[in-house]
This record gives sequence, C-alpha cells and structure tokens, in this order.
Amino acid sequence: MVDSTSRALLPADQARNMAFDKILHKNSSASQGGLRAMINKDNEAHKAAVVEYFQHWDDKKAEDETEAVRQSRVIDYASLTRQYYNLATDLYEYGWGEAFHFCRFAYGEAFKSAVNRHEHYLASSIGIKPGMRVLDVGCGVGGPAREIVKFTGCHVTGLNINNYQISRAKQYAVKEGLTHKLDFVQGDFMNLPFPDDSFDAVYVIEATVHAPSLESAYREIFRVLKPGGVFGVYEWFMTDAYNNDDLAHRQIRLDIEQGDGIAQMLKVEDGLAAIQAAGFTLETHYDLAEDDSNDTSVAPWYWPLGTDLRYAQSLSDVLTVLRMNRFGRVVSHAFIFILELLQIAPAGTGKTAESLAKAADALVEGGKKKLFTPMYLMVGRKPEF
Ligand SMILES: CC(C)=CCC[C@@H](C)[C@H]1CC[C@H]2C3=C(CC[C@]12C)[C@@]1(C)CC[C@H](O)C[C@@H]1CC3
Repeated sequence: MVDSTSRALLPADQARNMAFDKILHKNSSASQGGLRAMINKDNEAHKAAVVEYFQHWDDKKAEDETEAVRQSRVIDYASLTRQYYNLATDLYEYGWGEAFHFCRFAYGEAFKSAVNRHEHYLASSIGIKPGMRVLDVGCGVGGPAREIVKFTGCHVTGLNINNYQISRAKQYAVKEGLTHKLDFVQGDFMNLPFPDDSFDAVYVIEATVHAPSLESAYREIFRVLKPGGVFGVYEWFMTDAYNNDDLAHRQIRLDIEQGDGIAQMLKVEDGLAAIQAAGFTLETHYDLAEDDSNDTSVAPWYWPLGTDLRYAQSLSDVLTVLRMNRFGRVVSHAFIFILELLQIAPAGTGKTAESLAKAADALVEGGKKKLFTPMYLMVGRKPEF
C-alpha cells in the first residue's frame, strides 16, 4: 500500500521502465566489475536518466527548502529511486563492492570481513535457520543475500525496484552456483508482489529509507510475513541530535538525500512509531553506530569514506579504500570526467560521481557529529494471532 499522493509503479510503468532500462544499460549487466559496465551505456538514455534524477535537486539549497519541495520528491519516490540506482550502481560496484551497505569495524578487522559480519549479525538477530524462506527487501545486486544464504542455509528471495540491479544479482547467483537458493524479483516494496503470509523472515539492509511512507512499507512487509515471523532492518535515520532548524544540520541531511537517492530521511522516533503502527511487536532496537563510538581503537563506520588510512589492515584494504575515500575520489573522479570528455563514459557520469562525493562528505560529517546513523537496528515480530 502506498499513500494516495505517492506515484507508485503501475504495470504499464513497469513495462515502460523495463524497455528504457534495456536501452540504457545495453548488455552491460553482463560486464565484469563496475568500471567496464559504466562505459557500456546508451548515451542518450543516460542523459535522460540524469535529467530525471537531478530535476529534484538542482539548485535546491538547505535555506530554501520547503515542505512542498520535499513532498514533490516523496510523490516521485519510485522514479527517483529507480533512476538513482540506474546512475549509481556501477560506481557503487567499482568503489565499494557488491554489498551496498555500511558496517561496524572490530579492532583489526578488514573491510570485507566487517561487511560480511554485519550481514551475519542481522541474520542471527532475526533467527534465520536452514531451509527458511526469507525475503530481502531492496536487495541491490544481491551481495548480502548470497552471503546470508551461505551463512545460514536458508532460501532468499531478493526484491528490487531497479531492473539493472536485478539482472546483475541474477548473474552473480549463476556465477556462484547458488540459483537453487536464490530468486530475484523486480518490484516496488510499497506493493510487494507476493501473497500474504509467504515468508518465515524478512530483512532490509539500508533500503526502506527510499520509501515515501515508512509505515506503509513496513505494513507490506508485515502482510507477506507468516504469523510469528520476524522482521529485521538496518535503517538510515537522523538521530535525536539532529535539529532541522540548524542550517548546517539541514545541509548535511540534504546532501545525504541528494547523493543517495532519498526523498525524505526521517528521525529515529518516526521509525520506531512506524514499525509499531505497522503491527509489529518491537523486540529490540538500538543504534549499532553508538555501540563502539567511544572506543578510539575501533574504526568508525564511516572511515572508508573519510581521510584516515590508519585503520586499513592490509595492502588490499588500502587499495580497496583508495577507491572510496576522499583522496581516492579526487583521482578517480578526475579520471571519470576525462572518460566522459572522451565520450567513453556516458554524459552525466561525472555529475553523478560529484553528487556521490558530496554525499560521502556529508555522511562522514553526519557520522562524526552523530547526527546520522545508517545502522539503526529494529527487530519486530508479527504476532501469531
Ligand atoms: C543509498 C543507500 C541507502 C545505501 C548505500 C550505502 C553505501 C553503500 C553508499 C553510500 C555512499 C556511497 C558512495 C560510494 C559507494 C557506495 C556508498 C558508500 C562511492 C565510494 C563509490 C565510488 C565513488 O567514486 C565515490 C562514492 C562515494 C559515495
């Protein structure tokens, strides 16, 4: 269910979007790695995606922000999210890997291990067991779903609004011989294409922040979950320390929203109200970012995007993080602008990279000031009766 003002995807939209996405991405969903995929696009379709996405943001500053501007993004959440991932997916894969989420870092822990541990933590928090049927809402290119299947022995269905991410997720599943344990379905989480009571467990990793109404998104999850089933989510929120009347705070929120395809980011209290209003019995909730935030021997969640290389654990970590952090971004984004100038990368790739970089700075700033968290854990159960 979507509130009546939001423009949800209708079957006719789905067919039109599918046709557009096929033209835009050509055969790049089969390309190895983000960089190769990035240079294999249709230029005109890419330009159209850039216009459609950035119309919501160009020239919008924190001081001019009105409720009407925010509402227009909420109404258009489906197109905004789909086009954002049409533009950002290859950059994500190039810079971050196949699991599109943040994580905590334990002392001495390498990037990849920390990413996987974050996924395992959610899987065990919601009690996923071998043979269970589990739904991953907003599955990206399926990195977490593949890991959770290997970790628990369950079956995961991944759902995503973006056709391109679904194609890539399907190809990775084939490559890793996991097709008997994984399904990937294109769809809108505001209108889940599954019957009531279909899944033993549902998880969301940093995805429902794109929803026009968190309560309605959680209600859909409640509907498809079996009675007694458990739902776990790592949610993006502004914290209690965030003050919307403070322009500097507001600019941080706006930069995160623009660079991460988010129509409106909410506060923790809104999320807690939403999950309970959707019908869940809230079993646990806390901010994982707060857990280690006073331990200076442990790297903060945002470190790979910042300037601090001392947390890298190996040469491989240094090379990985150099694609993400502030220094690496300057070099790789200059390279991307050159590729665009030479018409190797499609028009608007540089603009997208710039917008991601702006968001990365705001995420670091928001993390340092504790105004924002990308890992507020909520676990809720659907009552038996
Ligand atoms: C958007 C949501 C809800 C979740 C995605 C979280 C993260 C995986 C992304 C948030 C900011 C992204 C950036 C990159 C990768 C993916 C994120 C960390 C880059 C490092 C990709 C390579 C570019 O050159 C710079 C990007 C900065 C932001």
